Amino acid sequence: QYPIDVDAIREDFPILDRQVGGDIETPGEGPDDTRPLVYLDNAATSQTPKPVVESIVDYYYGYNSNVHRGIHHLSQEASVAYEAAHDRVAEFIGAEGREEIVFTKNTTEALNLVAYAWGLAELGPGDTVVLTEMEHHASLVTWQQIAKKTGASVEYIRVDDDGRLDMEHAAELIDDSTAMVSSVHVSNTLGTVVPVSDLADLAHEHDAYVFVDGAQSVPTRPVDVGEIDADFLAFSGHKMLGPTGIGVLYGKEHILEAMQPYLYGGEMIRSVTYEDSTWEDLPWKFEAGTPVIAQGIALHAAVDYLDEIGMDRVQEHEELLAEYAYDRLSEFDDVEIYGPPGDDRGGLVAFNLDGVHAHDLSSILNDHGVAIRAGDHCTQPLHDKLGVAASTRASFYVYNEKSEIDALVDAVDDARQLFA
Ligand SMILES: Cc1ncc(COP(=O)(O)O)c(CN[C@@H](CS)C(=O)O)c1O
Repeated sequence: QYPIDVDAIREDFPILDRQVGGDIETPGEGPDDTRPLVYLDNAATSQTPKPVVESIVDYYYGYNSNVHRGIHHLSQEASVAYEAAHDRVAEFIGAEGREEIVFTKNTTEALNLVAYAWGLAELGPGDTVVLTEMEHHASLVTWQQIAKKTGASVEYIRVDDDGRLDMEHAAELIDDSTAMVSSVHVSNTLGTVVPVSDLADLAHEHDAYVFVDGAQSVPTRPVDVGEIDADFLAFSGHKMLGPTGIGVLYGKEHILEAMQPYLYGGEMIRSVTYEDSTWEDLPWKFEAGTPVIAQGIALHAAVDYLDEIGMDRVQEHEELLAEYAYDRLSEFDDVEIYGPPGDDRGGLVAFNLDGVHAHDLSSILNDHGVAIRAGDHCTQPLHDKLGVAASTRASFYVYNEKSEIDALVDAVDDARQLFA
């Protein structure tokens, strides 16, 4: 019934066999009221399959070494693997090559890199940065603060009542004063899929750059930076079966070439005198200090794992589960779901149960073994706009199945009875 072999995939994730609910001081040894884990918090972070974990173990057991510095054999092996990871990521998102792929700590750092290395130098009074009302804080706060530092202004494209981006408003806001359009590709709160190619067209009509926040899209659907014509795109390894501690900034080579680094140190230099320094070639110019070596090698393994499944099928599976969850939760007239209809969204559903705070609901779901997120999902302004302090969010990935959504719905129903 699924486009992917969920049972086979689940074999690669031992954590999914966990019992939860016992004493958190002694994981797995709790009292007998533990329950099977139902992990539905994938937009916060995904789980990590055996091949990815094994790639890290292989590295530390077999060829751990610093890169780009040593002449010795291990350093050369590690350098080759680290550079190959850049090549693989470039291929995965349709970039020209490793020169356009900078490894960072996460999506947040990638956005800050461009905001500081480009924004601080290029933005000034009279310039506008156009965002959407559903931006994640990684983008919204970053551009908001860089605008304050430079005298530029920030404007927000409206989200309409059913959670879609108001593209007519986008066309009004994006004009010759616009220097940057920065937008989420798939909202981590509403599940909205933003037409980022259309935003790129609007931005380029006015000689503005477009930055696509791909943190929720690159892991869950095919993304091709050439098709979008993105000038920048960012995403995180931990949301796509990879480890924490690695993110990716994609940037068009000629744009990155023209940018000055904002983090200085080893690795990123070509020559240093007491008077001045020159920079390494791309992408190393933007990777100061000892880089995220093991994480990069593991991201390579995560990309291979996802490509083996096929990103078209990943997207199809996500959308199938999102629509099922949307329809099941819609059975309750006291549940409010945020965002577009179930057949027009990415793989997540944020909702509230009337009269019950999201934290209380998530606590009850946790008692049932169901792991979801409750809060503002780093989109506080969006929650203000929705008129709620917080929401409960279920988010799905390649190892989830309908029975887990049924467990979520049963737990929500129990909460309804409890608070009735
Ligand atoms: C659309 C979007 N944009 C940026 C980020 C930040 O990713 P980092 O790896 O934390 O830097 C995230 C991560 N959103 C997680 C943690 S807040 C969520 O629970 O929704 C995101 O979803």
